[in-house]
Amino acid sequence: MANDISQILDGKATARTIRARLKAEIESLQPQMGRPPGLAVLLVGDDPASAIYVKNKQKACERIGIESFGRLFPASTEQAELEEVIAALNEDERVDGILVQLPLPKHLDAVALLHRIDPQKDVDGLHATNLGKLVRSETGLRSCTPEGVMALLKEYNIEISGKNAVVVGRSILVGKPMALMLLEANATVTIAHSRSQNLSEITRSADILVSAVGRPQMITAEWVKPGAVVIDVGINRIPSNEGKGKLVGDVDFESVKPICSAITPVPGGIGPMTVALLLQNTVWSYRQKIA
Ligand SMILES: Nc1nc(=O)c2c([nH]1)NC[C@@H]1CN(c3ccc(C(=O)N[C@@H](CCC(=O)O)C(=O)O)cc3)C=[N+]21
Repeated sequence: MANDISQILDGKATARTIRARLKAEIESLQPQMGRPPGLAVLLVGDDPASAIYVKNKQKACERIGIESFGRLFPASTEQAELEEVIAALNEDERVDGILVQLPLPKHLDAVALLHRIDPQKDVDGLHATNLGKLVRSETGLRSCTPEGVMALLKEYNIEISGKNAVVVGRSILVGKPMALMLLEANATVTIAHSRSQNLSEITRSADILVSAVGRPQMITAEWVKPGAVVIDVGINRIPSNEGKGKLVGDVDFESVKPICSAITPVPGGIGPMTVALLLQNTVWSYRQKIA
């Protein structure tokens, strides 16, 4: 079943297309809005994955004309201080989107904090109001990573309706909303996770396999149905002999690529799509303010 024609789903290029469309949209809306869109990112502590994300995000904002209100807090910051900061950002008319980088230091109550964000500014789609809208298939702000996956599948005209989709991972940020979006697109959806029995048997039943577990190169060729579409959401930094560390996904790309019909690389796959959809959510929130 090995082939040389598996398609690389180019998230970097697709993200570029999305950013170009958003840039033009911002230019056309700005005269009536009288200000650019604004995005506030709160980073607490020094988690390296989050730091990469914040850096990429700020660059991406600048390039398309979104004003960035990034704020860095020491790991010891108290819940009450962060809640006050969020309250102020909710009132700030220059700010259309608020994102609290996860994970947060353990002494903080992440859910309580996320629920302080005005749902209209919740560009991560993590407020219960937005999660509830997703469950109902209503319009609302939705989690950027699964939205990025759906946008990439659409870009490459990959059929979802009627297919068996398996999502590995059940987080509130990726796995659960991913499963709901695939279901909305009429896939038959299975959510697998660390407690699933016969995990590789389940993943092998997938026409569309989405992995969001954060285990480097866990998914090898034996776990994948020949001809499947493989979406790798994992962003794992592993040691490399060049010193800096190497970014790999949850999927063993070299072994899986020859047997699947399409696959996302890491880097250059879902990572850049996540950032692009964050910008899109911010612009969507901005546009909602036009009376
Ligand atoms: N509230 C919240 N929402 C998030 O969406 C969120 C978060 N917290 N915390 C941290 C994780 C991590 N994450 C990444 C997104 C893009 C890249 C990305 O752009 N990666 C590039 C490579 C970057 C590099 O070269 O190092 C790529 O895959 O091509 C990485 C990591 C979002 N996260």
